[in-house]
Amino acid sequence: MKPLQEVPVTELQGVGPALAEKLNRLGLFSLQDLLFHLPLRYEDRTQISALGQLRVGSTAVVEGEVISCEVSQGRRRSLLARIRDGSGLLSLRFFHFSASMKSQLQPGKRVRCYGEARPGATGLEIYHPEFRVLRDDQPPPALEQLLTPVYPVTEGLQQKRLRQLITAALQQMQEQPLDELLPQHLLQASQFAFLADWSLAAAIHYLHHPPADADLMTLSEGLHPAQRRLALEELLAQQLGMLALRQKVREEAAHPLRVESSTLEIRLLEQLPFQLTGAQRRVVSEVSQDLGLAHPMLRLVQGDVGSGKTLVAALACLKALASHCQAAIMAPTELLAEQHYQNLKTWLEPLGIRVEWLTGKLKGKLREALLKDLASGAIQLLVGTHALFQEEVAFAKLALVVIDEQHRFGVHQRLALRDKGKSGDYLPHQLVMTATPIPRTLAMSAYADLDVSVIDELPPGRQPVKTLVLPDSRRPEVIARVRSACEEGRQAYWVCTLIEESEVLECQAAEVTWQELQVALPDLNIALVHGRMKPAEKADVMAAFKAGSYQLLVATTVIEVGVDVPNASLMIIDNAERLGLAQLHQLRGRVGRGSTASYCTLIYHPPLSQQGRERLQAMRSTNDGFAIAQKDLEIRGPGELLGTRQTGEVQLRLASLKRDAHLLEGLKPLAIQLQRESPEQAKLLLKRWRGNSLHFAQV
Ligand SMILES: Nc1ncnc2c1ncn2[C@@H]1O[C@H](COP(=O)(O)OP(=O)(O)OP(=O)(O)O)[C@@H](O)[C@H]1O
Repeated sequence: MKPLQEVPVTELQGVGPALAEKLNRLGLFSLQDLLFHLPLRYEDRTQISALGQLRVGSTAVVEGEVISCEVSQGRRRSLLARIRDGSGLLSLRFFHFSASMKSQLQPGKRVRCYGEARPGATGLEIYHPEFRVLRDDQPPPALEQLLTPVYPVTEGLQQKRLRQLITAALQQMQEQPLDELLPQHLLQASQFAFLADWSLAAAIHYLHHPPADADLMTLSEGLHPAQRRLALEELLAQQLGMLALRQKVREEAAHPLRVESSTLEIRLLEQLPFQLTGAQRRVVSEVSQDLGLAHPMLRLVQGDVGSGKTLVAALACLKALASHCQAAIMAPTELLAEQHYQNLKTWLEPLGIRVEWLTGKLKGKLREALLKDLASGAIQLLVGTHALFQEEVAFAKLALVVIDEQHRFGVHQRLALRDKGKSGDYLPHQLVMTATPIPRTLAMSAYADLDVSVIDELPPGRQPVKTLVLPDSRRPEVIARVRSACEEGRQAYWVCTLIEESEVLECQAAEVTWQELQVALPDLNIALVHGRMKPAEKADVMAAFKAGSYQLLVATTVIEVGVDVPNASLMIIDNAERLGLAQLHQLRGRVGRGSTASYCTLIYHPPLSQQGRERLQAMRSTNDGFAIAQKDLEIRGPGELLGTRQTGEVQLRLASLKRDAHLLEGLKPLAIQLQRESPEQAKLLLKRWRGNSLHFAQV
């Protein structure tokens, strides 16, 4: 007998090519796929509720006698039938109806209906209930014995048909059980012992056919042990995928670099006006250990805004350079690439290192010369955007790629980037720096292929940014505040945020604000920077602002990530309610980078949505990027938080990174143990869950 994952849906009775095509659209190809296609929710059609017991929001089967049925000419024409049982009354309302419905629902008839009760003009009403008229000469139809599952379907595929097919697949499962790939003793010994009573088959069976007394609330929240048992297995499979990927990485070769501090590093540290923080030192040492190994490093450095990630990256690059190899730093925008370039040049050129910037504006002979020097190894460190990885860019001996992420890359994109840097048999080491921290549990899943280092300490003397939230009506006070801060010699940002997702409008808004502020603050030098300016123009404005030629910079969100002007200590964010938490936190991170007290004023336009209010409240209550990321996860969920590029990868079939976060903690050791004890089973488990979903690394 073929295993269920190899039995196509067409082997079920009545499934021809047309139905199979609809099933395929849902990702259902085999009987096993049908078994793993779990209900979205359940309906309780197992008992009849008394009308008098219905409450707003209750979804129930009811029975009653029709006492009236007429077309109601309210704001919208509808057919309104009133029914009663011994305990109360209920109205059934149909906005779409036919003459035959009116004749079916004649007064005196008994009907059985199913639907959700809601408040209406006549008291409790059900809009468009499913109903059937009961006949006096026949016994009433039987009620359901089990809760009724409601599945994700596609056009042309009825719930009822899908239920039949899944029931047929469940019958097959009785004869031919799915392999239990998670050994009982491992589960028992893990922190998931509470799920050990549930076999995979039992969990699947229960979720398709839950008994009438099952706890609907727990099921609808996805917290039933049967659901958790499956979520556990899916997340475990994901971890196994990541382990396999790491294993593969270990088999690849990288340039092993000298671990001990080189004179280059010592000289750089000596020339800095400050000492490394303890956290920076720890992370540098974690990175150094990795770089000394003969297989490529894959490490993520998470640090809050302003925690000094660039310096850590620079020290890592020096490790490559000291071993006579090259390094590259990739920034998300030209603006940031330029900033990194300037910083690195200042730090490294005095050490005799050649740092170059591969920018879009470099054309013709100059570009050719740069590429030639890169290929010969004369350029040791190259900074740029993803343009660094164009075909014609060849390094002599690239040992380290630092990726400063803005939008998060997925596993495959990271690996593709790394593969592009391959020289001979060697792959470069990869250091990923995230500009926005993500919660630990999420990092454990989304970044499970990377080792993670955290810079959890800010340089000494930093003062937390004080955040104020004000309605737009108090704009004049905000402008006065900008004036006094600038008169005291400090600098300020005024950020205009996205208007209806249009960059053009956003830039226009920034221009209008710039003009207004020039009128309101005639004594100040006010600059403007926005996304539609040429990169070179933007860079010039930023450089002039950094040098202190301007006191106020009106900007769009282009300045979100990485801009570093320590003398700027006041930030105004206009229409702050439009931005997500991560973005607000990034923006706010542009101030509070020096030792003077810094302020951030969030201007909002009432009325605020519930989410908007929560976000602004979170901003006011904490400066801690990790706490904000956690809050963001709660408000928006993991897909949004990770950004669109990665959502596909973290789209799990039934586990939820938010709801099942607590399961993640103990998963890695369980995955390692399973891999060690039963590699064959681990492989099968991975294969089972990989299915058609995208989120597993293809190993
Ligand atoms: N140990 C330190 N002590 C004092 N200042 C430091 C230290 N490390 C870095 N800095 C300075 O702190 C500022 C912020 O550093 P950097 O730009 O590297 O932060 P970051 O972590 O990249 O932040 P962001 O994500 O906000 O860009 C820079 O001006 C840098 O020179």
